[in-house]
Amino acid sequence: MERNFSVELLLNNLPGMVYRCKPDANWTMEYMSSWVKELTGYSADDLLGNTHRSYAELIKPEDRDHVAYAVQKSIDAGKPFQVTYRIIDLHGQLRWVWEQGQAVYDEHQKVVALEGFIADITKQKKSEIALERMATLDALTGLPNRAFLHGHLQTLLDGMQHNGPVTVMFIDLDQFKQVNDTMGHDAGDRLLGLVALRLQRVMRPDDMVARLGGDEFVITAACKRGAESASAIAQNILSSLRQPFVIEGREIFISASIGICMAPQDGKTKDALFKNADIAMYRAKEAGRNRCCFYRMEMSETANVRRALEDALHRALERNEFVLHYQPRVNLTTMQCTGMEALIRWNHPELGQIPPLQFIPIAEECGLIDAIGLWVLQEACSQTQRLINRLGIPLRVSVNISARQLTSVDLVKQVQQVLDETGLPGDLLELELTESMLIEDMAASAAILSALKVLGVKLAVDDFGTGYCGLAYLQRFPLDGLKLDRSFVTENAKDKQTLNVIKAFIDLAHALDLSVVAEGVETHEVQEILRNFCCDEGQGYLFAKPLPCHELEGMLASFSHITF
Ligand SMILES: Nc1nc2c(ncn2[C@@H]2O[C@@H]3COP(=O)(O)O[C@H]4[C@@H](O)[C@H](n5cnc6c(=O)[nH]c(N)nc65)O[C@@H]4COP(=O)(O)O[C@H]3[C@H]2O)c(=O)[nH]1
Repeated sequence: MERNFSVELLLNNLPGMVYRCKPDANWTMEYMSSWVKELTGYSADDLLGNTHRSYAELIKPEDRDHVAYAVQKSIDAGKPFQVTYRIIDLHGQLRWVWEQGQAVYDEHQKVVALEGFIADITKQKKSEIALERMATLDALTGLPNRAFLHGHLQTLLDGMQHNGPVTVMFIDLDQFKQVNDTMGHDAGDRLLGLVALRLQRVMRPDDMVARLGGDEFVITAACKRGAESASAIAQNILSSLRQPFVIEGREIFISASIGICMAPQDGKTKDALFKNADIAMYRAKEAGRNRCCFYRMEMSETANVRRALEDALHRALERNEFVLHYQPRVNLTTMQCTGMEALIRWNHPELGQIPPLQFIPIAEECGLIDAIGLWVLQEACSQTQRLINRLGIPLRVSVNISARQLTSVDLVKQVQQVLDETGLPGDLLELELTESMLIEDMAASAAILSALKVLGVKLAVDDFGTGYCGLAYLQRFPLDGLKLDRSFVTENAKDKQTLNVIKAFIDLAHALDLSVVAEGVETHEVQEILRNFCCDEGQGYLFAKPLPCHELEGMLASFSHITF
């Protein structure tokens, strides 16, 4: 009696609960030390024999299978078990517990009971989780990082049967590089922090907003109503990001491209979902940015082709696969060749010649356009200077500049260096810029164009008439000319209204002291119309298609006065 009493005292003073229960489905308790109150909030009387509740009911439903499995495995192996799981106490609080137990056998090796010890490890577990969280947080934005996101998405996928479809969204900011380049990296970091806050505000607490790195964010959400809910979330994100951000007293406008992928239909694994959401995001970019795009299976095929082109593009420069063709420009009054436009061609070893409109956008997106653009500048200027030397006449070469090149602070330096190295006078180089790139950041474009003008370089707006066409921007930039887009000239020149528009454009340009080159002149009839409208120059198949440099040289040399 004396001995039993001291054992009981000892058990009740242990920092945890000692128990003995039946090996039934509810683990019906037969004995619980008094620590049960501390651990669960219930008294032993509430739980013994399942009077009010069974202990098993306190275990968090998601953890029950895992506990049952550990117990069964230990019985099968005849060894003690140790298991960590969560219970919900009398007050609804979640507690982490650690349990060690073992089966008790009768003389026939039948399990008659389970005995063990359960300790509350909530404090240790919380600090462990906090530490884990610190290792899985993105230091810049405080959002979960890639590692955390992977674990979280796996949990969502595991619970998909109960909780419904899961959505993964890839969000890429459209003008982030520009902010970094023009305002510096600190401002870029601040912007990412503010974007993170806005994304969190749009989402519900159960959804996850994570940052992958750079300007890429990922959202995971359980979307009970499938694509409909996902689309509503994406629209909310787009409109929240459309509001200006204020950094260093400046209002910054950005937008985002969002790729959406739904599990299970678009992929059942993390990797497949990430890949497909990324593919859809690229599609949103290609479709004009500032929008969302749902993944469709056909996109993977296109993405594979694109990836193969991107890989080949990385090697194309060093393998000398690019070449420039030149299309002559003709003075429509004297009919003399004044110069030519340099147009890049890519001779892919297996796919043959790939048109610029197919690979320039890829080069822009993967950052290769700077290197390719520099090569075009060098090649065009040195070949033109060589032609001038051989033919003894001045020729002006036009080079297309891509939107990304215009945002690079290196552009002016590069142009100066190329002119110095090749000896081409600045006024014999014309840079062609598009309307859309000029108006994207008017102040920055104006500064770069002014610096280029100091080098004597001519500046022209390409594809004029296809986009914004505001008088304000024409006056704001130090431009020399406009290139009338060939869609006006080639297809519609017979339509009376289009003719009026062409005439109006030419008159407008002349009023602003800008010269006009009409692209896409294919017939004598159009040539005559343009001459009557006092268009300065023409370019098109009527005079010549874009030609390799030696063919252009042969053609120009065969005309005594180089007249067309
Ligand atoms: N139907 C018709 N077409 C005509 C006629 N005359 C010329 N073309 C075509 O019109 C395009 C004129 O070039 P773009 O508007 O600057 O448009 C260029 C330019 O935006 C871009 N591109 C070409 N080379 C470069 C480059 O070196 N750098 C950059 N950034 N873009 C380039 O690719 C675009 C397409 O170039 P291409 O395929 O060479 O196509 C060229 C040319 O071959 C004609 O009479 N009728």
